[in-house]
Amino acid sequence: MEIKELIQRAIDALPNSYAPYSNFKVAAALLTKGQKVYTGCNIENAAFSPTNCAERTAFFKAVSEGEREFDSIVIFGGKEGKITDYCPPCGVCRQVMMEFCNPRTFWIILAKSPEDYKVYTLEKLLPEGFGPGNLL
Ligand SMILES: O=c1ccn([C@H]2C[C@H](O)[C@@H](CO)O2)c(=O)[nH]1
Ligand SMILES: [Zn+2]
Repeated sequence: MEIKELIQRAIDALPNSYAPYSNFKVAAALLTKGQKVYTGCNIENAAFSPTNCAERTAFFKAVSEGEREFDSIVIFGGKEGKITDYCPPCGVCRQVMMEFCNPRTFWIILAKSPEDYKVYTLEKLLPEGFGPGNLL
């Protein structure tokens, strides 16, 4: 699948964002190595701390469906759903990615539009990360 197409899947998921407290709407589109796409949005909560980010929603949907091998994730969002900048993943989401992805080959794509995006490896955004291999 082309990056443009994966970005469009994230853009299409943005209206599902439930963000009545921050008004910061985020969507993600996670591509498996088998080329399946799982989308996610942020889901906020009146108690604040139960809030789930878009990236983790996408990962938890995929993992709960049995997926374990991931290629890349697109992240797309902004205040009131307007895109003024790239939206980087929070530290908690980077750690969740570290659980399931090879930091050298998993791509994190920060998108402003299907034509305007930046690509990072997980290793670049989470250097010296702690993962399942450290417990061996
Ligand atoms: O990469 C990010 C950054 C923030 N958020 C959400 C969490 C919260 O609902 C809102 C403001 O932090 O944006 C995400 O879903 N993903
Ligand atoms: Zn997060």
